[in-house]
Amino acid sequence: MMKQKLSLYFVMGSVDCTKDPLAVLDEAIEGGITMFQFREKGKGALIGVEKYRLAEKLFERCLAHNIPFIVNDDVDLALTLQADGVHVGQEDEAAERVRDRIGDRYLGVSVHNLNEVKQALSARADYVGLGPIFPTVSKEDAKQACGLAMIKHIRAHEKHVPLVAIGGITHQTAKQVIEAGADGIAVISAICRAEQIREQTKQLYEMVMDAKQKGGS
Ligand SMILES: Cc1ncc(COP(=O)(O)OP(=O)(O)O)c(N)n1
Ligand SMILES: Cc1ncsc1CCOP(=O)(O)O
Ligand SMILES: [Mg+2]
Repeated sequence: MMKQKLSLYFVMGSVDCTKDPLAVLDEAIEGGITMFQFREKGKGALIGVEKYRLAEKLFERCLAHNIPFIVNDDVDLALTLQADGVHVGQEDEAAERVRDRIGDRYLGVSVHNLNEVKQALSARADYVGLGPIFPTVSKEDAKQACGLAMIKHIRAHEKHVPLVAIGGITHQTAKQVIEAGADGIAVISAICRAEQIREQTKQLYEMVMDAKQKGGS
């Protein structure tokens, strides 16, 4: 079920890693991530065949561990790999069109407010990614942080939408994010910049699951 898969959603590309991305993903999987997004963008990002080869290897790892593999922005790549899904934002290919192209694969759409949530749902999104919740170091063109209040606002009006929160979420804030009404957290730096990726991922996973259980979701 989607809300379960969103619990600890790891977003990553080679640019985010200080060591081999495959090793980073392996440790994150051992730590308990529940979903993975390949987001190869930013200064120095791989392109063309190199991007494809990295995606293919990361996808293999996810397949072996039953972790849904989502491709950020690049619908063609997702279709070529037969990935589990695609994530698009407000400035990317239109969600309706992506849905028509990918059929039953997962469709995630970035949102910043309630209106965009409603539009994403009418485009038949499987989940929405709300953020940045807090200031982030991982996205150059990030919009202003919307805070926990926006999670609460959206949850008050859309009780059932699968919602993952993203942007600046750490061990310090994960619990509050779930308590505000998110079904999960999506993180880059909390995992990529961890000194001990497996252990810190496991801690994050436990915090999220504990907070979800207490909130009854
Ligand atoms: C889970 C999740 N939520 C939001 C985003 C941001 O998508 P977008 O606004 O299209 O920005 P880029 O990630 O493409 O720079 C995301 N990737 N994942
Ligand atoms: C991709 C994206 N979209 C909104 S914030 C963000 C970056 C999240 O990275 P971090 O967890 O390091 O703040
Ligand atoms: Mg995008």
